[in-house]
Amino acid sequence: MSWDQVWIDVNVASMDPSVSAPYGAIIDAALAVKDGKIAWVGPRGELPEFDVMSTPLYRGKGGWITPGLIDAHTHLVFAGNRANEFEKRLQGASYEEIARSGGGIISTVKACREASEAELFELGRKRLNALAKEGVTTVEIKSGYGLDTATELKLLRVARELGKHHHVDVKTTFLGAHAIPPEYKDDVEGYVDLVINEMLPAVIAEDLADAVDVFCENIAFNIEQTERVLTAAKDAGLDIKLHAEQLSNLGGSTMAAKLGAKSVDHIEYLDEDGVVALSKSGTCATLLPGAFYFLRETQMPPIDLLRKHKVPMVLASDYNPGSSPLCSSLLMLNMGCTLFRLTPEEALAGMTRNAAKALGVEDKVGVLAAGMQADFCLWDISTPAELAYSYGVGVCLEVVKDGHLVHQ
Ligand SMILES: O=C(O)CC[C@@H]1NC(=O)NC1=O
Ligand SMILES: [Fe+3]
Repeated sequence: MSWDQVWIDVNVASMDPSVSAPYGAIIDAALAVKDGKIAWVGPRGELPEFDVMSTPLYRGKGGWITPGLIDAHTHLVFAGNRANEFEKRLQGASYEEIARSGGGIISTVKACREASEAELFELGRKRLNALAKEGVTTVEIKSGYGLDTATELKLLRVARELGKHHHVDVKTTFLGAHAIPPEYKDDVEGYVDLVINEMLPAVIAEDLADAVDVFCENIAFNIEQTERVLTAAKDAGLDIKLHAEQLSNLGGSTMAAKLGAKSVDHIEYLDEDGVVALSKSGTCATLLPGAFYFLRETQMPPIDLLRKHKVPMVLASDYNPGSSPLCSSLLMLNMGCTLFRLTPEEALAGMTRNAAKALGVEDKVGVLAAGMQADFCLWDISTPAELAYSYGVGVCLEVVKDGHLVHQ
């Protein structure tokens, strides 16, 4: 066989459900790469003959290889910070009170409207590099801090540009319906019209978004307004997803599932009817423990119901300046288990195989199998559970993106 590289002295957590072992594990494995794709993966004893003289051989020192991590929900392009609100909340103000008094998202919007694309790119670059150093090879980046056409386009252009300058695949999401801007505080319907009739066409004209998202909540957009935006996005051929049931149950998840949403996100207040709707539509349930932790929420998402109805569970950082200023995908693995009681295998599936499904790229990444993109990490761990168990000691030894070593 003629391959570009071969890895041995490794164990592989393929996350491939067709491999009948926890984590799709292959002990004492071998993995071969050709033209940026996985050419072969399996037990080392079954590795086909290959030209050892011309093929670079990498030894993994007995570590574990997993698919590259996928952070399927971030707001990592933004300016300013909200440390002052953090102080207010520690003095008793609630997230909703701060939002209603013009703080929250709106204060970040002001900073983003004033920032240049270059400033936003530099801010995003540092955050994307932090995730990449932890083994993230695919990330989703939302807009939503512009709330006017020019700034929403600016944020999405920066997100697209970040993908061109990093060894990370970036999927972008238009979240113009993130909050009501001050200039439309008395005309929410008028703002929804602006999102649908001006922003969305402009985003599409520049091919700046792969999906559209809405914040469906009492402090943001109601179910009718949300459905208008998601329907317009779907009619325009874009994927849809939804910030849903974060602080209450408006029925957003059920509505989004019926529209064929890729994922519904947060979902602490999701009920069984909503879970059943997700199960029927194949919509993923994206859990955001960083926001739950940082906002000190108490309402747990319905993990047992999601398991019962076999809804794919996703874990993501929701990295943003207000509810989850925690720029770490690995930390989310730990929080998914510690706070939401996921098993370590469910957590890793939530940041690989299921995260790929939430972004509509499950045919390319999230599982290590022949034909999939060669996006993988080598970890200094003795069992995959360590990735969720322990946090903070750099265990990511190598990152391979499209078959190229990008982080040593
Ligand atoms: O506070 C922010 O800046 C964003 C919060 C974030 N956005 C959303 O729809 N829900 C959240 O937790
Ligand atoms: Fe979010």
